[in-house]
Amino acid sequence: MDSAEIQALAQALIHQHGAAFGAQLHHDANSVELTPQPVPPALRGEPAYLAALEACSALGFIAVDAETLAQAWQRQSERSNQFDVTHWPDEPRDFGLSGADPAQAFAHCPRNLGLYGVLPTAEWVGRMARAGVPTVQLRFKSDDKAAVAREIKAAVDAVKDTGAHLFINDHWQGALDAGAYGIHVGQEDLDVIGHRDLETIRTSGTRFGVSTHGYAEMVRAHAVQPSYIALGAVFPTTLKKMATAPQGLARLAAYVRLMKQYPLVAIGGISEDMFPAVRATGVGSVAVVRALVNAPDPEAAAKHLLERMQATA
Ligand SMILES: Cc1ncc(COP(=O)(O)OP(=O)(O)O)c(N)n1
Ligand SMILES: Cc1ncsc1CCOP(=O)(O)O
Ligand SMILES: [Mg+2]
Repeated sequence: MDSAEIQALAQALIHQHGAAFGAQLHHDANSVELTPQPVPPALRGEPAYLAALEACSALGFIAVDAETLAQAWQRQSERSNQFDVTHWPDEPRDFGLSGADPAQAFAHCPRNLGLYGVLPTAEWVGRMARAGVPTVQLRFKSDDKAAVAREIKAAVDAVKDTGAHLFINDHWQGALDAGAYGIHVGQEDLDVIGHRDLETIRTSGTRFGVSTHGYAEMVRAHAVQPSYIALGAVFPTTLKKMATAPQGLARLAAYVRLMKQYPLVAIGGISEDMFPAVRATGVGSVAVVRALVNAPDPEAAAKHLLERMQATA
């Protein structure tokens, strides 16, 4: 196949999926526009791979994600003996996601973690757990080790008798020491937690959630077989400086189709009015910060968000 034919395939793919992935305007505060990205250097020469690398870059996927997707388009084409531009890859085996040893997986957590409050202090954790939020996270940012240990212990105590599952962000050793239900880490944390420490967490039975921001990170997260995978940021958020652009609903839906073997959590800029659209992707949990913490009446906000979760179950 010559380069004009590969270009034609790329154009067909862009034409087919551009409306979904190109520019998505959902809501004033939730507009997600994806900027075309430079095409990364090709690592192989097959037409399906080359066309997909070009098309996925044009559709706004950053280099590592365009590469991961192009490899998946190539595997899908080999498997089905055709380049079906209509079928966006969503088979785990096409992303190298099959064949992991279940004995090496982190402890299971509920498939639907439901409304997930990501909260700055133990006091907030207790408050939202008592308001009926089923999954809560202590996201306490401090370098003061003693203060962190105190806050974690207070959060563990605060959820006792509430039935809420408590994850601790970042401070995995403190979480183990305090007997927390689970730990949440980001990709940067995965860079620094060594194999031996991951084994310590895994064998402790503590649940382990991992943040991801696209295809390449999902593949990486799968390598450790976490208890759940968080997908974000779905919409723009002012709470955290993100290295990557908001993903939008079309990508979220595609991620959910691919990663459905895991409990999944959507996070980032999700306001109450976006719950139905986010839940329509099939994601089992919606994580929020400002929708609870900045609400004039946080208990009432929790009640409304819980009702939204129920209504879309
Ligand atoms: C449920 C959930 N998803 C993602 C994050 C973000 O975690 P991380 O990437 O570690 O960033 P910080 O929260 O530490 O700034 C989260 N906390 N919770
Ligand atoms: C911690 C975090 N990680 C990805 S987005 C985000 C912040 C989400 O906050 P909000 O729900 O207020 O946008
Ligand atoms: Mg973190």
